[in-house]
Amino acid sequence: MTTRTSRSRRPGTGSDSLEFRGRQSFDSDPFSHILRPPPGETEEERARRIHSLQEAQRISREIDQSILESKKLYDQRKKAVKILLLGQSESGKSTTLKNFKLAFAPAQFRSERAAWRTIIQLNVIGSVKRLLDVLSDEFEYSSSSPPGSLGRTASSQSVPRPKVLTDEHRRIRMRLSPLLSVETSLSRKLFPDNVDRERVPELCVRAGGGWKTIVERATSPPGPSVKKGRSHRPGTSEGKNTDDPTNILAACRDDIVSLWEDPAVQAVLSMRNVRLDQAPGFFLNDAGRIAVEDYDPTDSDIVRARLRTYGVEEHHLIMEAGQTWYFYDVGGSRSMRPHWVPYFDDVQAIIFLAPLAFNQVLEEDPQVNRLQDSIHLWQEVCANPLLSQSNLILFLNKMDILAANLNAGILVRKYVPSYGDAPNDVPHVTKYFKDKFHAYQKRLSPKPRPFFCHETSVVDTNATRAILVGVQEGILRSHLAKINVI
Ligand SMILES: Nc1nc2c(ncn2[C@@H]2O[C@H](COP(=O)(O)OP(=O)(O)OP(=O)(O)O)[C@@H](O)[C@H]2O)c(=O)[nH]1
Ligand SMILES: [Mg+2]
Repeated sequence: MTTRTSRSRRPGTGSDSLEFRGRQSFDSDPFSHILRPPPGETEEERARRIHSLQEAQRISREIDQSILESKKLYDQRKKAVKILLLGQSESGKSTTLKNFKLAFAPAQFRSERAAWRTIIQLNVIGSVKRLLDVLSDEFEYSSSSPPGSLGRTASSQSVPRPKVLTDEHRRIRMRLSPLLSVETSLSRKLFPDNVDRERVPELCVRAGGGWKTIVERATSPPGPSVKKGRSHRPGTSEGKNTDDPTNILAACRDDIVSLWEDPAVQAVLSMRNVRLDQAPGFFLNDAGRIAVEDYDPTDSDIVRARLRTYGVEEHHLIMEAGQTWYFYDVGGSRSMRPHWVPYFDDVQAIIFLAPLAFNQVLEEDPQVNRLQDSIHLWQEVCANPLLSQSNLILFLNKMDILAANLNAGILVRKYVPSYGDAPNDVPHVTKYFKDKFHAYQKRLSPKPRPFFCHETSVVDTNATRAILVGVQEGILRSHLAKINVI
């Protein structure tokens, strides 16, 4: 500093201030000082200095480039279509997203096939586990009855019933037990770190695409360094990762099929009022096709696979037309809902999934009717000022299950007394609840907006594709209108 000051003063020239201003143009450039070679610099020092300068320039260019790219990405995202999928847990949000992928980004959908294969296998094992739990309860119950006596139902201790399970069922149960250990080991790797496995009985994974890599790593054969010099013997677990359920599942295939198809087992399920076929991720009717070594999932299998969403997942789909659409798929259980709010900003459309599950209760709170919970959630979404600019698209989902329930004679008025004596069929029941949703939207929206509603069964990929094409066009048109392109 001293040197610079003394050098900057030229004796005999005009005022200091003028001279200072003149020097400022040179000295105020911080680089000129840094770049100036130090006095007495050797050749070697000079080379080192120039090299580090070049390195600094390279890093600086890289930083500029990355800022530019982040800005581009930000602008791209700002202009892109953003869709939020909302609804209670198991309402069909992730399934709808898979349908979007299948319809508009099929290559991306199919690139995830290997990871979904493992999830489907885990879904099969999950159903077997639930089935074995029911059978264990039944064994325990019947063994507590006096020998040769009739058993009693779990729900009503006073109603006797015959013992239906035999020693062969016990043997099958033993033979199926290896399935449970492979499931425990694999799902432990997939579960988010902060989730208590005991409290979340269903398979769930870390948010983001990371789980697919974990699945692939956990189930792919050991690398050449591990298996060096050894060849894989087909039909053995050699050459397979021990976390890959394929071999064990294939070995258990016949037992799974015969257990599921056994009339005695079906009788126990029906006596205990257990509807495994209505549970998410149900594949036992397809176990014979899935529990084989060369199982390759169909598109429909992938769409039906169940994987609970934990947190909020961002997915971006490169649509066939080349635009990027962002989807936010949220976990729908009550504890997840506070995490939704940060994603409410700047979304073009909300697809709200509401199954007309009038006769079901929430898993996380069995005191609460599912349909009632959906209606409350809808009211909150309609009234939320942060969402007042977004289009709301209602999917009355799981229409296939509604039809099955009504066909089975389950009366809506038993669960929803206000339904009264109106006909207990799909058109009347649907219209009744659709009108309710419409009325709440009209009443609660901060400003008027159109009511879009579709009746869906999003496990039916063909029917869903036709609906999504219309939805996609509508969203795009409204988005383009908003950014003044049309
Ligand atoms: N039968 C039938 N099953 C459906 C339908 N829609 C979804 N499912 C099944 O219901 C289960 C739950 O669907 P998901 O899409 O995972 O539900 P979600 O809303 O993402 O649930 P969370 O991630 O827990 O919030 C899956 O096993 C689906 O296959 C439908 O329309 N009909
Ligand atoms: Mg989900």
